[in-house]
Parts: sequence; C-alpha cells; structure tokens
Amino acid sequence: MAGGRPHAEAVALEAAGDVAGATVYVTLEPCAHSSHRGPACADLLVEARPARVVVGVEDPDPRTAGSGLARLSQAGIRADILPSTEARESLAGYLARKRLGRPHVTLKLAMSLDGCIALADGTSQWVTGAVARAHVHSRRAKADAILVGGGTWRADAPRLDVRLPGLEDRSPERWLLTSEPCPDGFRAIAFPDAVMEMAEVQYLYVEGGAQTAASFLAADLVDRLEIYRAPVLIGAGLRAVGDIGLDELDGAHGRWELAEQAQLGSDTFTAYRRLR
Ligand SMILES: NC(=O)C1=CN([C@@H]2O[C@H](COP(=O)(O)OP(=O)(O)OC[C@H]3O[C@@H](n4cnc5c(N)ncnc54)[C@H](OP(=O)(O)O)[C@@H]3O)[C@@H](O)[C@H]2O)C=CC1
Ligand SMILES: Nc1c(N[C@@H]2O[C@H](COP(=O)(O)O)[C@@H](O)[C@H]2O)[nH]c(=O)[nH]c1=O
Repeated sequence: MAGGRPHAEAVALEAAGDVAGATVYVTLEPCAHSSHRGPACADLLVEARPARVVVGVEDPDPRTAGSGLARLSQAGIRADILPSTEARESLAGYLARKRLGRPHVTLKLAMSLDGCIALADGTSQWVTGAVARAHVHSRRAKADAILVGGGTWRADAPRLDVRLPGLEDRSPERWLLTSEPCPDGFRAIAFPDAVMEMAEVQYLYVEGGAQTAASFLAADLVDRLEIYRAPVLIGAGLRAVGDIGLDELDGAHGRWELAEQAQLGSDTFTAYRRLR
C-alpha cells in the first residue's frame, strides 16, 4: 500500500470485522500518533479488543517508537515484538528514510563470470539473457526512482523504463548523475547530496555503470546489491565496480549477507543486504 493514510491497520480491521479475542499480526508497530486523516492505529486496535498483537518491527518514528506497543499493553492487550527479516525487508524504504534519512538504495549490476559489465570499448548489450533482463524490469517496477551515470547515458542512451505487460505504468522517475546538460525525460542529480535529499523517494534503483557503482559504494550508500551473472567470460573488459578506496581486505569482510538467489534462464541472480 502507498504511504499516507489510511494505514494498513484501519483497512485490515475494516475488512476483518470482529477481531475481539483474536491475534493480530502487523509488520510495523502500530502508530501512536493521530493525524487529521485518521486516528492512531494503536487506538483503533485498542477499540477492536484483540487478545494479542504481534509486531515484526519497532517503529523508528519518534512519535511512535515503543509507545504504540505501550498503549496496547496499557489497555490489557498482549503486545510483543517478534523480529522478522521479512517484515523488515517489506519496510526497507520506510526504515531507510527514518533511520538513515535517505532512500533505500539497490545497486544492480549485470556482469560476466569474471566480473565485467562491458567490453573494453564500452559495448554491453547484452551481457545477460532475456529472462534476467525481464527480471530487471520487475525490479525497476518496485522503485520510485532509477539512476545511471553520465557514462552509461553516453554509451547506451538507455530507456530505463518498465517494459513488462501490465506494468508499463510503474516506470520509475529517471535520474542521471552528470555534470552535462540533461536529456529530456531525465532529471540531473548531484552526488551525493541530492541522493540524501530525495524526500519523496523510498526506493532508489541504481543501474551503473562502474564509476557510479563505485561512488555509491565508497560513500556507503548501498543497502542491497543485486548481481546478475551470465556464464560468459569477457577478460580485459570494464570491471563492474571502479575504485572504492579499499586498502585492506579486513575492511571488506562482514559487510554483506546473502538475501536471495535465483536461476534466471542461463544466468544467476544473487542479492545481498548491507549489514549495518
Ligand atoms: N552490464 C551492466 O549492468 C551495465 C553496463 N554499463 C556499461 O558501463 C559503461 C559506463 O560505465 P562508466 O564508464 O563507469 O560510467 P558511469 O555510467 O558510471 O558514469 C560515469 C559518470 O557519472 C557521473 N558520476 C559518477 N560518479 C560521480 C560522482 N561521484 N560525482 C559526480 N558525478 C559522478 C559523471 O558524469 P559526467 O561525466 O556526465 O559528469 C561520470 O563521468 C558503459 O559501457 C555501459 O554500457 C552500464 C550500466 C550497467
Ligand atoms: N548491459 C546490461 C544491462 N545494462 C543496463 O541496462 C540499461 C539499458 O536499459 P534499457 O534501455 O531500458 O533496456 C543500460 O544502460 C544499463 O544500465 N542490464 C542488464 O540487465 N543486462 C545487461 O546485459
């Protein structure tokens, strides 16, 4: 559901009818603040009288943090946090905005077995196959904004839209990291301040190239890495990630954990989440 009101609790309680005595499961701690658009979700739940509310993630919003749960407990409703990776993942954009003050950033790279995203002359279409590229479009559809560097724009003149039947209207806003004049249909963005300022963006999808990937990684602005790997060798090509200023291996360990894996035609898809 899109942000704003009504919150999910209001909709779910309306749909469920009588929940007296039941156990209610929610991803995010029910909010404790009302707005002109509706009452606090904790108050709605108190009124609905479930026996128990199970929460996946405590709300980092200072208006709610802990007080949503407290309000339920005070009303005699058992309220527990059952930490859940799935709940956290489903709220990744909201949590990044609240905790880090910026969008949740996914860096996607489509590379060869030996870690190249293009030939040395810049040719990159295509490294991965049709199934993996369709998967990329499904990922684009989940983003609020998509970003590439000026080098990618000059090499590929990419469309960066969603071309999956039925999802065409889910194309994200297109942003370009460049000091050059911006082409029509794109918004120029300065690094890194503008990334932090994208107040209306919860999910940012960065599609390369190598220098842009390095800029985001060096600034520790990547929360999720999505790597598509094709069974091809390129050799002396363009390495997927430019210089990230790493000077000792110890600093490279313990930063990423496996989040998801899939086989997509002859290519593999592996996603990693940044440990913070
Ligand atoms: N296989 C794949 O997944 C992909 C392959 N590619 C390939 O990669 C190649 C392009 O990669 P690459 O040459 O590394 O270029 P990039 O696409 O990373 O663009 C580099 C440009 O982005 C801007 N930029 C990047 N970082 C910063 C920063 N920190 N501050 C300000 N501006 C910044 C600058 O733009 P400017 O110079 O305009 O000011 C810079 O010249 C192409 O061959 C393309 O086909 C690209 C994307 C994905
Ligand atoms: N070469 C390459 C990718 N390249 C990325 O896709 C962009 C092109 O998008 P579009 O114009 O919308 O089709 C291109 O500029 C680059 O960011 N992606 C992949 O999934 N696999 C690939 O092999």
